Amino acid sequence: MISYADALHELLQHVRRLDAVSCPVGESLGRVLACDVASPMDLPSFDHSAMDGYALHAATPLAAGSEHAVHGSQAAGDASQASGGGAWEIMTGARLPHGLDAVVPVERTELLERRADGSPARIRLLDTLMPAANVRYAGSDVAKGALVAAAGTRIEANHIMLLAALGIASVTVVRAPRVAIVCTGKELQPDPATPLGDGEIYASNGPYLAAALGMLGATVLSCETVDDTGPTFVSAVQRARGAGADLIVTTGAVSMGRYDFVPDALAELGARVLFHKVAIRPGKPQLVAVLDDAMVFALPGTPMAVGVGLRFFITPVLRAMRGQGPEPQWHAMLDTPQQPKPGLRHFLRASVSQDETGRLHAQVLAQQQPFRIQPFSQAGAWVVLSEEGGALEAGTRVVVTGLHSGAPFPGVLDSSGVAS
Ligand SMILES: Nc1nc2c(c(=O)[nH]1)N[C@H]1C(S)=C(S)[C@@H](COP(=O)(O)OP(=O)(O)OC[C@H]3O[C@@H](n4cnc5c(N)ncnc54)[C@H](O)[C@@H]3O)O[C@H]1N2
Ligand code: MOO
Repeated sequence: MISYADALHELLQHVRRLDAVSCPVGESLGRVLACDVASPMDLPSFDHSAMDGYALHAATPLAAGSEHAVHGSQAAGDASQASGGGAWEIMTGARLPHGLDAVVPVERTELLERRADGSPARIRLLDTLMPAANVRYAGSDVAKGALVAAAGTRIEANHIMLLAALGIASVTVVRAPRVAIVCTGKELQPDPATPLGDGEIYASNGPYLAAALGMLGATVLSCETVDDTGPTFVSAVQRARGAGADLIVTTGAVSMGRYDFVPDALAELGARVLFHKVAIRPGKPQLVAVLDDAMVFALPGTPMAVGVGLRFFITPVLRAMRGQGPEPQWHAMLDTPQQPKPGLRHFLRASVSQDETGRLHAQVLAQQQPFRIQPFSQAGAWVVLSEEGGALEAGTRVVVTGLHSGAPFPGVLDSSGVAS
């Protein structure tokens, strides 16, 4: 049976990068850049004052107590003008008049004289004014031509602030991956308003996958529920292909049972199986195949096998399709001893906390059977245990990851800017 690492490697070999499309910056939140963005201009675009005060020429320090005539006034938004020397009243953000190169805050001056209209006419410095004090130089934040954001960056609100400041109207992003979901099982009732018949259950994998894939930036083309027969499954997969799905995610009918027709149905469709059964828990019976230019993730129907398939197989593939590298790894001290079975990689629902020294701690939730949905709803993270197995004492360093992506605790961004 293939290991998780080899399965992931195999998957990533078959990933096709998505096309690039233009996107207005105002609509780019959550999209992934397809190309590097270089700055079209200097930011700030002109030398300006960091304080409300007076601009002066200070090639060398100007002494405390020195007096200066005030020749004019410059507000933010005023065009550049010649200073003619002396002091100019200046506001924060205002362009420095030509010939002036230092600013004294108004509260570090004494107003000696006013004009009839109330404007300042003469000031005295309370402190020495150093050259370049309180001036923000053109290009000191971003130089024209500099890299602003690299391809593969997921655009967050902070990026939008910079893109807007640079007057960038649109960016080239990766088009959204298109995903179709097909859930198998005649026991499934997809309509929560319909009372359950004998032997039926409400379908939960489809709504979960649609929500999680949407959160990951995919366009969910369809979410169908089909019965336990090969032909209905085959036509659902064909519909998904026809709709242009890049990924087809199916759930159920992939294990050993008499109604587990998915492997045969995919073979009939001409799909090339990359692997069937992975040395993991939960989710072992998973099958992944390539069908023309689409990938088919045939996840086991058990809800936690679906959670693992989405988080540890589909999520890395979606990242690679958008040109994003692997997620950074996070580690935590295990608080709850574990005894994982050797030879399998374990993915466990957990919560993560931080102690007073800032170290992360992971608590594996007590109920890990893969049919249980409630612990998943209470989890904040996954703990990943290696194939070594054996007794893992409290205090063992383990890999933790966010429930959906990114860092293993809410609100923190990983290095690719993906919010956990
Ligand atoms: N003899 C063996 N039996 C099983 C093995 C095995 O190795 N030998 N593996 C077990 C493991 S592990 C898993 S995981 C499951 C996977 O089975 P299938 O992929 O064939 O999935 P189903 O039988 O269709 O469903 C499993 C389980 O999940 C429920 N389910 C299915 N779809 C949904 C849905 N959309 N929403 C909510 N719940 C769903 C379904 O009713 C079943 O209870 O096989 C084991 N058996
Ligand atoms: O692969 Mo499973 O262990 O029942 O989810």
